Amino acid sequence: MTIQMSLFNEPAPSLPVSYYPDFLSKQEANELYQHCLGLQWQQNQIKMLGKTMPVPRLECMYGDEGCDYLYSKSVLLKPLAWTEELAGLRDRITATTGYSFRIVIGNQYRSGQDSIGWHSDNEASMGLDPAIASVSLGAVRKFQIKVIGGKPTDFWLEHGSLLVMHPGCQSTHLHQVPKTNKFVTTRINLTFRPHVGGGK
Ligand SMILES: O=C(O)CCC(=O)C(=O)O
Ligand SMILES: [Fe+2]
Repeated sequence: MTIQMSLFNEPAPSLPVSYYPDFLSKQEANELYQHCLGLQWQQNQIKMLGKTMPVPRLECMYGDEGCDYLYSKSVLLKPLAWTEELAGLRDRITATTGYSFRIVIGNQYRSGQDSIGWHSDNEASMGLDPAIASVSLGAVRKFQIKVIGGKPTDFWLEHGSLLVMHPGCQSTHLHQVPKTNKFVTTRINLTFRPHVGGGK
């Protein structure tokens, strides 16, 4: 009886993430969004299944010297020096979460047609089981996360919010920001990450 009950009464497994909808005040989020619009955005190319195509969003990376980041075996990001604003935000996230970061990757979604497909961030350059902290600015987009082989859970990542993917999340779960045909204005996302290379 108890065995049977436990089969049906299992609570939904909790996700290895924490969400802080009001991490930044509206004014802080507005100011940071303006700052981020002026970052050095690039249109990178990605090689997939033997084809080269534009990454469906703009990207930039800031961080400690020498912390190069290669993903999908084809896109190489080289860190620009931290801006005061990004370094301040990094330190604030560390104070809240206890996690340390050496790079931040920016994604700019210009419209609903910009996106990032299902993936996990498991590049060896971040070390084993990285904690990744993600700040969202501008338009609200749907972020989906699922255990590999499972059903997705949706988060609507608000202007000024912080989503933390805890250590282990990248080994057990996938996440994405899907395309949408609804009209959406620009969204900027900043993912703060550890890095095992570079100086210091
Ligand atoms: O834009 C987002 O919220 C997620 C970005 C992301 O998953 C990534 O840069 O790896
Ligand atoms: Fe990701």
